[in-house]
Amino acid sequence: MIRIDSLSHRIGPAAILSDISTTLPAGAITALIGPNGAGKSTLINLVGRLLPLQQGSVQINGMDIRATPSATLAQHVAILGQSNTVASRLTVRDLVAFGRWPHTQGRETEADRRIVADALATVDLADLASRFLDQLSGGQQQRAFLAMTLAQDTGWLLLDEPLNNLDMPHARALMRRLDALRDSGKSIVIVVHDVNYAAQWADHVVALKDGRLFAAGTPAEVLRADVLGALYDMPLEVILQDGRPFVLHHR
Ligand SMILES: Nc1ncnc2c1ncn2[C@@H]1O[C@H](COP(=O)(O)OP(=O)(O)OP(=O)(O)O)[C@@H](O)[C@H]1O
Repeated sequence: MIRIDSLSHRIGPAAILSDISTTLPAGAITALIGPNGAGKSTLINLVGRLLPLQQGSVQINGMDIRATPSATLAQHVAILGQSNTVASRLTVRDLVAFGRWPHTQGRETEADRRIVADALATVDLADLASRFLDQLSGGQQQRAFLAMTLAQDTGWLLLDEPLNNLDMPHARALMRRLDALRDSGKSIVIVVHDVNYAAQWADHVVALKDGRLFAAGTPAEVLRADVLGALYDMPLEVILQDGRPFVLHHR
């Protein structure tokens, strides 16, 4: 479980997150939703230690992230941030192999090479493994960074908008893969803008608005017309499809 307690974050005079307390269940897919600027990336970056904690605490599997060495945490948590800078003269395979670093410290075994090959195959990039990153399309780059995160083979995966730039088949393939990883015991937190991905795949939904916790619960509890209407300040309709909410919001 990830336990977030009284978490607040400021940038200069601006309150970015205010007093967030919630838990993210282990062995589940949690969708983090909310409008642009709500604080989703800031929250996931604080939990994944891409940003230093200012106020409040975060525990991952009982480990206080302030008190746990980075090398230890890196074996438990992998994070895919939103803005990944592309080092142009790096091949796709080299990037993905970096994901093994916390385990190998540079001494790659056959098992590591298999995990890297598996991650590349998962994101459908095996054929482009020798390409340089700057020779890829936006969606292919996104998939390469995803593969690096998957190759870390951690219990927790924190993914900030992994569906960005992905076409429908690759988006569905990724969600199916995350579903299978969840079934194998992994814990996944995913920032999504299309709430229907949350409706279809998430076990737990956390909604942020204006830097505050707005709602948290099962998809049936959070993905309701009244809750989502107030979250996004727009009218929308929610129907049930195969027992799951489906949100109609395009017009
Ligand atoms: N480096 C920064 N300096 C100043 N303000 C920032 C900085 N980074 C983020 N913010 C502000 O913090 C708030 C939360 O941003 P954050 O990226 O966490 O939101 P988000 O919910 O992930 O948004 P989006 O859906 O647009 O990606 C926004 O108002 C943003 O403008």
